[in-house]
Amino acid sequence: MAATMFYDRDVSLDSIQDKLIAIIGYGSQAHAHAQNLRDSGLNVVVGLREGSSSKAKAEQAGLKVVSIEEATKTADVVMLLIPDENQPKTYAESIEPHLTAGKALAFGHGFNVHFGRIKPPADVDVYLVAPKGPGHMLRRVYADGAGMPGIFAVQQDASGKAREIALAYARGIGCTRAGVLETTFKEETETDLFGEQSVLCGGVTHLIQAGFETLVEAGYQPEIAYFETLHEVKLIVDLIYEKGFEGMRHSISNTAEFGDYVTGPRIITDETKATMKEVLTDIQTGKFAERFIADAEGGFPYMNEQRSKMRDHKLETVGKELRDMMPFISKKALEV
Ligand SMILES: NC(=O)C1=CN([C@@H]2O[C@H](COP(=O)(O)OP(=O)(O)OC[C@H]3O[C@@H](n4cnc5c(N)ncnc54)[C@H](OP(=O)(O)O)[C@@H]3O)[C@@H](O)[C@H]2O)C=CC1
Ligand SMILES: CC[C@](O)(C(C)=O)C(=O)O
Ligand SMILES: [Mg+2]
Ligand SMILES: [Mg+2]
Repeated sequence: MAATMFYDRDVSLDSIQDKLIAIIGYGSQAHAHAQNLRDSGLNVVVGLREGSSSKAKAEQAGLKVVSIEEATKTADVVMLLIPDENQPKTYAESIEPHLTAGKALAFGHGFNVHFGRIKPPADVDVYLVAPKGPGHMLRRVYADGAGMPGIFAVQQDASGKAREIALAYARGIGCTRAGVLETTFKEETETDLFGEQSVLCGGVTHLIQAGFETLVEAGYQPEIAYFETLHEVKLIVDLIYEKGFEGMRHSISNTAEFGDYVTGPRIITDETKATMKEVLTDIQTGKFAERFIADAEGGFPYMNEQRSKMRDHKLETVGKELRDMMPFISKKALEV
């Protein structure tokens, strides 16, 4: 049976129309949630820590900024949108003491609830609304009059209205313009981690990097390698996004399509898929979460090493030069 998809026509904003929504944080997701909700006619306050570097940006966008404690005390819905690794401490110190019965605690990702790192009291609603895309794009598509698909889940329904509130929230940030599906915290957490590691972020970047390095190491010009293995990815993916594999394959040459069928399975092999299954197991058992939290607690030694290695990679240095020569790209990037 096909899943039930919720669109604008199926969802009313009534259940949160007169409520105050606190957005905790003002980063990638939070700035988009705060501005989209506000532009959907809802009451929003932004909760930030003392001395937050995000305060000026939120105020410039016309949003009211208060402390996280104050935001939790005054709001009916508290959406926690700071980095996953920092959430448990902020929750324990600044949110939990003020999270009185009848309020709703919301998340953009189920990580901390699913892995038992945040245990909300039984008398509050707990839900998640996870847009299926980066926060900066969530704001961009909303401002363009479009929407980004999202998924929602209710973990605790203390008020008897948690589902209605979660769906209204999803509408407020523009997700019901594109379609919203119901899920569980477990399914959202595991599929999101799997998707970002294997395909969207880890898979795509390492595929591009390997292709770029192969060409450059064979003596081809880095600029040509960049256009071929990175810049053109967006143009091909745009076609897949709009028309599926068949639509994309209609636009490319027969030569390319034949090479796609012949070479694709040599690159993404049965072994790759077997590894994907291992990756999924590590996510399901909590092994990945443990590794992530351990690195975070040690000040991210592994993550920082990877970041600095990539910063000086030819792919990044040549890419910056080329993008700077394409103002239509850099202009859009500045808005982000
Ligand atoms: N990035 C994305 O597009 C997506 C993220 N999500 C989920 O959304 C949530 C937020 O992620 P994301 O938007 O990437 O987060 P960001 O890294 O962009 O969050 C940065 C914000 O969090 C604040 N912050 C950081 N640490 C703390 C802290 N210890 N105490 C208080 N405030 C803090 C920062 O404030 P300051 O200026 O004070 O440092 C800043 O406002 C996560 O659960 C993530 O999994 C879900 C879907 C997509
Ligand atoms: C793909 C990465 C993501 O899951 C997202 C933008 O959806 C994230 O955690 O940032
Ligand atoms: Mg994610
Ligand atoms: Mg995601």
